[in-house]
Amino acid sequence: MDQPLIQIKNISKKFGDNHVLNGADFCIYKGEVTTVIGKSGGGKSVLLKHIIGLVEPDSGMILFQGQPVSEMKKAEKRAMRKKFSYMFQGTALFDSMTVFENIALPLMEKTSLRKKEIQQQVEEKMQQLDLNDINDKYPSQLSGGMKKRVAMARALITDPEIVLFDEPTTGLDPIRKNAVHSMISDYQKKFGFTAVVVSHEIPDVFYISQRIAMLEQGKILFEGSPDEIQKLPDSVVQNFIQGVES
Ligand SMILES: Nc1ncnc2c1ncn2[C@@H]1O[C@H](COP(=O)(O)OP(=O)(O)OP(=O)(O)O)[C@@H](O)[C@H]1O
Repeated sequence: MDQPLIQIKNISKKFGDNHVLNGADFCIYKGEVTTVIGKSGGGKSVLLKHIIGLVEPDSGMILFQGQPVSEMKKAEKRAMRKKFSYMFQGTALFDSMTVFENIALPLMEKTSLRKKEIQQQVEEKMQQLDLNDINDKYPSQLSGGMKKRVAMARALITDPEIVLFDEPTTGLDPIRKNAVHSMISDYQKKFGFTAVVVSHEIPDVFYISQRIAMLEQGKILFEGSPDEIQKLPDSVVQNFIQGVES
């Protein structure tokens, strides 16, 4: 197999006495959708935040294209981060900005595109995500599902190489859930991007993922294909994916 795009090597992280990650190891490959599953509060978001450098590990390391992120120079880190986009769990939209301004923000910050080009790209993305006639609305005026889609439009507006999605479908109705999954899948096919998704949508999310990593007690208990996890003779894994209390 090719060299992983991102390698998480034996990372541990605690907050006070709370040992959230305890030697987590796994790999993300270019062009694949990797989904991280595991119990609520088990550290999936913390793991995602390590990937993008929002949280530093207490021990262990993260390698990007074989290079330890902790050894990168500032400019290298900046260049690496430019390739990433992050869709936060709680959407993290700016309440004081309109929908249009929220989606346009990464283009304003990361590119030198003209106003007209920005307008075109934002409108195109809004159409793709079925977000019509809400340009001038504020996040507080939207339903939860719409906010999610606005956050998704913002995460995808720069056509990033790697997108981290933290529970992109939570709170959506089944039709919207399917639409978000299809969009991740379509984006992968069209643009070949790499996605890391944190999700509780089992088994739906298996259909759009090439790799699954299951986090359990701070470690990656399983890493492999959706097919492999469904056949794995391990009661902890099977109980979890079938929603049985153990
Ligand atoms: N900045 C922080 N400071 C202190 N504790 C934190 C911080 N970030 C996360 N935690 C704790 O780390 C643990 C793991 O949280 P995390 O959000 O990663 O879980 P999760 O697996 O994503 O859960 P869920 O599926 O419910 O979203 C929780 O106990 C949380 O309170």
